[in-house]
Amino acid sequence: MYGDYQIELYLGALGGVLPAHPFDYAELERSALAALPPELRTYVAGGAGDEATQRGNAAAFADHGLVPRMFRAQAERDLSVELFGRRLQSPLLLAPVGVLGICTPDQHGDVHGMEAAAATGVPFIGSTLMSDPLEDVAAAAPDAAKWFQLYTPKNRELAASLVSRAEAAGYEAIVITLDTWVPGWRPRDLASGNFPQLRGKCLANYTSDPIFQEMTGPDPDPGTVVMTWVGTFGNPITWDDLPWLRSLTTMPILVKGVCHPDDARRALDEGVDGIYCSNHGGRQANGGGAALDWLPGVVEAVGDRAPIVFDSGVRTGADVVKALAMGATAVAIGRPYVYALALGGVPGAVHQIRSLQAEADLTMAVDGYPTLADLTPDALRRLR
Ligand SMILES: Cc1cc2nc3c(=O)[nH]c(=O)nc-3n(C[C@H](O)[C@H](O)[C@H](O)COP(=O)(O)O)c2cc1C
Ligand SMILES: O=C(O)C(=O)c1ccccc1
Repeated sequence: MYGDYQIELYLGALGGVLPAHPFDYAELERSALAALPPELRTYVAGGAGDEATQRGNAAAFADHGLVPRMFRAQAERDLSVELFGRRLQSPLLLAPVGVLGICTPDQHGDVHGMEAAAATGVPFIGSTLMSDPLEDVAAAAPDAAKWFQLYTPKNRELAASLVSRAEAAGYEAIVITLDTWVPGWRPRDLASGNFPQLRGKCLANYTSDPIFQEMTGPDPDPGTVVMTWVGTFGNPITWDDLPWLRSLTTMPILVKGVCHPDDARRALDEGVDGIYCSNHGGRQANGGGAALDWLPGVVEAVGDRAPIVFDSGVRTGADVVKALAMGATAVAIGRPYVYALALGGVPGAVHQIRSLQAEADLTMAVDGYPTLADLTPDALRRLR
């Protein structure tokens, strides 16, 4: 039971051991940013434009309130969910984060993210932009649930190679991110000249790839690697590309960045297996609504046809519960686990994930929604 983490923490304190990692998100962010090297601070914390959409993502959760129900106490809760043939013990995932690899001092952050995922039973979604090859990251936790996020390169052979490598390495689903074929306008990064990939960071999945190696030629200098990456990264995907993307694999495909009901419906009509509703944590386009505001429309369009993963702005266990009540099948977190890993290593990330699981579990318990099936839109009231 996830709520048992609470007892563990109190008992630890009785034994004289106070928790080593923060509970409060603002404190976590502040401490993690201080711990990160300056060139990563703006990149991880920042977003598009004046970041109104990014702030709105987190603020939107306060617009909805969970209505407590009584006489429904249940000592055993069930937060498990079946996703693409695997039963997960909680409806939480780690979102793909392209600079995770360089967020730990040893520059193996993707491996450590995978380790934290394995320790908590939460699937790890590995980004295309890793600091270690996807095979090495997978090998850190062979039994852990893992998905691979594809930034579809312009070179179709390279795309096919990345997908088949992911499948061979044990990744179980492909998340195709659609909202990043062009980088968003990010004033904080622009002002500090930060774009880690342009400095050759987190390109290990490219440099380890035989097709990319053909593109660069043998023993490329760092400039050639970066310019070859720039040449193939930004692929303006349209609906015309979806049949080809579908043909790349029999693994489940989710499309990430979908916020409009029509896009969700058409993607399912054209053979994708899951919808990932997200606005990239407000990093790509400013001036939009909060991702949470788009979730109900996507849920209505998708119905029972496919699972829906949601991210952008989830900061607390109560946020997780609200997104589930709105109809998300599972919820992913981005910055919260990145900060926790940067600040406290694998134990810090494990604490962060267990805290979210415990808070979600206890919120469901206290409010009388003991299983995910009990969490329907009826559990929520719009407050403003
Ligand atoms: C530093 C950073 C790097 C990211 N890199 C990727 C990426 O490589 N691929 C991707 O699909 N999404 C990427 N995202 C977006 C996340 O997958 C996710 O949508 C977002 O972080 C969710 O919002 P949250 O940070 O508010 O939880 C990145 C997010 C951050 C913060
Ligand atoms: O930083 C990001 O969110 C991201 O995923 C990305 C990666 C490469 C180019 C632009 C954005």
